[in-house]
Amino acid sequence: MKTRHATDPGQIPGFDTDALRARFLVEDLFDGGDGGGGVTMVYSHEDRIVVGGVRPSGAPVRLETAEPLAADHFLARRELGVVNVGTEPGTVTVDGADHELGVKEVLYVGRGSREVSFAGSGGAAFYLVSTPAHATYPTRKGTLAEATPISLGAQRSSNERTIYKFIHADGIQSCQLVLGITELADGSMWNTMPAHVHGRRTEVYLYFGLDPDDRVVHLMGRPDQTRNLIVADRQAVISPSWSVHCGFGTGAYAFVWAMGGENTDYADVEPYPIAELR
Ligand SMILES: O=C[C@H](O)[C@@H](O)CC(=O)C(=O)O
Ligand SMILES: [Zn+2]
Repeated sequence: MKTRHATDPGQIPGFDTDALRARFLVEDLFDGGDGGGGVTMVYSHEDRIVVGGVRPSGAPVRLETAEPLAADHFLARRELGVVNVGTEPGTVTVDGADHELGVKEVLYVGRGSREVSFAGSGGAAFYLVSTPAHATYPTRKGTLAEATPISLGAQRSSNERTIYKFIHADGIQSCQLVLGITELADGSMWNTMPAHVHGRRTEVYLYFGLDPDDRVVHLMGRPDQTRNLIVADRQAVISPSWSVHCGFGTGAYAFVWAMGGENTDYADVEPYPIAELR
């Protein structure tokens, strides 16, 4: 498990491209794993969000605890969201119960679950997001059909998209994790317009479904001083509470958005129209 420390917005003007990418872009979640085929994890001190990736094939891969958690199992004081961002279904086993996760399906795993493992025949890719938890909510699967889709944007502004909320105040219950998937309509390229900041939460975007030669140009930074990150398929961007987040793809894509922090109110955002961005 690698550690990313929290950052101050005042540091941004001093960061060159590599420094910016090293702090806010997570490039290698699905590149194999720490122990060869294990779960790759990054612990961010921004709201103590842990993100991970695993592509199981063959023997099931266990979710192991790690030194920064100082806990005898990973979920001793944490909750977890799992999303299959792969191309085939896979299975997540929680304390002996199997949960089959199709593509773009989500499993919420409650605090205190002791044994979590991931299985698949190569096409499943499980994206993990975990936040600290003070109480136990039931482990529950969510499908796209149950995720109350919201349609936003317009073709004319190239941001027609559907937001599927899975883990949120009126959906799958959690302590602080809020998680969903956004799909762009064919030909629509902009996500999250107008861009926004939410001072009470950190957010992580995991872009997926992008062709190998395509990229998302992701905007971050303070609204009056934005920077960009060029993001490839299955890479994640950490947005601290002070950072805008939105992006434009050179080809079709979807993304998982996940937040942790002060509240689980999806609507608690401060919008910044593009004319106010610098
Ligand atoms: O705080 C909310 C998140 O940034 C996303 O849900 C926004 C998003 O998916 C979109 O508008 O395209
Ligand atoms: Zn947001």
